[in-house]
Amino acid sequence: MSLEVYNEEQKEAINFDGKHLLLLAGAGTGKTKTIVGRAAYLIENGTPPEKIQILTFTKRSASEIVERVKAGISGRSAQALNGSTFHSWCNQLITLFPNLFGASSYTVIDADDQLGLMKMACGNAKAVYGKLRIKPQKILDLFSFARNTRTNLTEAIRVLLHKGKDDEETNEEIEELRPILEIVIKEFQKLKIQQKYLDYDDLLLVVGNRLNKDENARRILSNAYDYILVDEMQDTNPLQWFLLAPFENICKLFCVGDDAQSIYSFRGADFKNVHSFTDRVRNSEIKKLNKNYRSTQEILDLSNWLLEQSPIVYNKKLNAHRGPGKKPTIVNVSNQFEEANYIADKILTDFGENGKSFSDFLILSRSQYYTKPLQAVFLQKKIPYETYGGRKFLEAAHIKDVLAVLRVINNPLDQIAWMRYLTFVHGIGEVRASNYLREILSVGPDQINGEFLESIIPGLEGQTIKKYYEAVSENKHNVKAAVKDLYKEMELDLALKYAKDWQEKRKGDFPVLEMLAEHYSTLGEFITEGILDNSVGLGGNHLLEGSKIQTTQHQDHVIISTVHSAKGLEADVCFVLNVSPKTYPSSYSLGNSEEIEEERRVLYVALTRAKNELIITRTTDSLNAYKASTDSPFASNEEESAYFFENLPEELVKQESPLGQFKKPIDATSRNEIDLDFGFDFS
Ligand SMILES: Nc1ncnc2c1ncn2[C@@H]1O[C@H](COP(=O)(O)OP(=O)(O)OP(=O)(O)O)[C@@H](O)[C@H]1O
Repeated sequence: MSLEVYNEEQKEAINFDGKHLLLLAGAGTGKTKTIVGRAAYLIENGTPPEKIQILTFTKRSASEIVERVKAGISGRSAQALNGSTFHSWCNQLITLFPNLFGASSYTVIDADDQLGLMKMACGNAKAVYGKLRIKPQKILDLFSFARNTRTNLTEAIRVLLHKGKDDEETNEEIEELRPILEIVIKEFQKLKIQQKYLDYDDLLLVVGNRLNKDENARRILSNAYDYILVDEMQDTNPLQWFLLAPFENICKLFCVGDDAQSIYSFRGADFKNVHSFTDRVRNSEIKKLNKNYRSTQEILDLSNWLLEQSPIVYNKKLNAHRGPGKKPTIVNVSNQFEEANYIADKILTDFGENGKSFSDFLILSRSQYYTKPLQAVFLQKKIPYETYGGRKFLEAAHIKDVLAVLRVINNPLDQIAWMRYLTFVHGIGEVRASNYLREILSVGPDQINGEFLESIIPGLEGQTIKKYYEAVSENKHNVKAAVKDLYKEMELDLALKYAKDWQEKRKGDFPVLEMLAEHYSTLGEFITEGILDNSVGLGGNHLLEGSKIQTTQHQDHVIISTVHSAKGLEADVCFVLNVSPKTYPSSYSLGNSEEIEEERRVLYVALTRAKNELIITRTTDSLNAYKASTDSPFASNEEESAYFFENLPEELVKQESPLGQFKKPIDATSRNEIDLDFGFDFS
């Protein structure tokens, strides 16, 4: 029996015996806990664990759920339970069913590679692309937005480039742009297919298309799955709905979500979708959870107040099962170093005197970039930490150099990887590399080997290319050995290329790469799984977002996370950084009420992570500037001066500043005439 304790509503959801269920509930009400309970219940009642698929937004939360289920079930009976992100799941399906999806020999490419390929496509379509004033990255954004929202190109252009405007002038501009974009995007798609690449969206589409169109495919999968459990349903976008839709007839869906925590509209998610669940999914029901078990009432009062200020009605008022506690604190700081020192000192005091662990602290920020000064202070004061969100481990330049060699051996048509591999070698520039590439691609993949490469590339360069190639090709079936031998060959050149920060920053990544490689049996799996879901822990320690390996020596560490990567996290003490004007809401969103409301939900997610202490920082400079601008007779319209904490009732929070209690001194109630005299006697 499971170790977890559930309330009646949770038990009802866990034991649900209808077909499909949506559990719609507020922050901290136990949605994730209920998924854990549901999976354990199903396994204990005879569902084979491999027939249950858990889908989450990050690999980290997938592993956490799976580990919790395993911990609650005795023996090894839950070992085969699988939890993954949508992308990684689709990738697994493609690998598990090579015939069904026909895509097993493809290489998955990341955002950088996509951009490289789009640039090539723009180059190939020069005749028309030359007329455009639109960057390749923007074209990728349009393409991806249209696919994820499943709208047409016209609408994608309208939303992304014209803020949704629908008038004659806009329509004319769109009509001019659309056919040119069509040519460029088709060229991009052609290049992808030629070189056997799949981008992230393709993974979902390949699986979704097949399952929606092909009854036999649905039959095959219905033998593989009995239940799909989906976390964070409010953030699924139309492409993910498209993927899930056929599962209505394949197995049973159990979805949990909270409309007030929807923060992914830039990926096409629309929280209103969860409201139409019962219309979209036949034989489905909705259940709710009401009690918040995470936070004390004061933390929820502030969170509730924030949502109540929204024009959107969420019908949410969280009540703390745990009762009252400490009031949230707003700390007004004069700059980021003062903020960082305040946080570090508080952590060290609590750690030393109050018996807390480092893992009791969670620090939330809009961006990882903002936390750099904080990280510097943590390093100086020796506070162990890890970061969530930000650039992925396998996307760092020095790692991509090494992966490029693995990639061409895995897929000899991978031109992006060939170019990176060839130009990595000192003395080979883009032009020479593309000439060699033409020769390489003119022979059959079977003829490509170290000898061949040396024969077409003269001199020392050819020898180096051969050495790299053979380090991997000789270890094709042992990924760890391939990485190890290849790194041995490349080490000197890598150190030279990245001389500036090789010792301090980059060198230490390679033992991690080797350890990571150990978990994969084929090059293809390693490359793809790796780029889909890994993340880097800064501060000298690297971690992979999943629980596959953790290389940090400190199991006990503070987490510094972006709010977007903090879904599902919780901690005893939570710092929410820089809740200042122009940051909440971000100045980019001003003027667009939908974006402002999404920003509000971002802050709501951040506030509701705290269990006992919620500490919010903001800068006095930004407050003063904001006050000056709103007091000014030239103040623009109300929306532009929006700041979420503008009318915050005083009783909801306590305010302080690191230099002492922040409290305005009390002034006389009426203004006196100035009393100024000479200050001396003229005699
Ligand atoms: N019945 C319960 N008894 C005791 N504690 C509970 C119960 N249900 C949930 N909790 C605790 O409440 C906290 C929040 O639970 P959980 O993370 O599952 O909520 P959630 O709805 O997924 O939250 P969010 O959407 O905000 O991430 C956890 O610490 C969990 O252990």
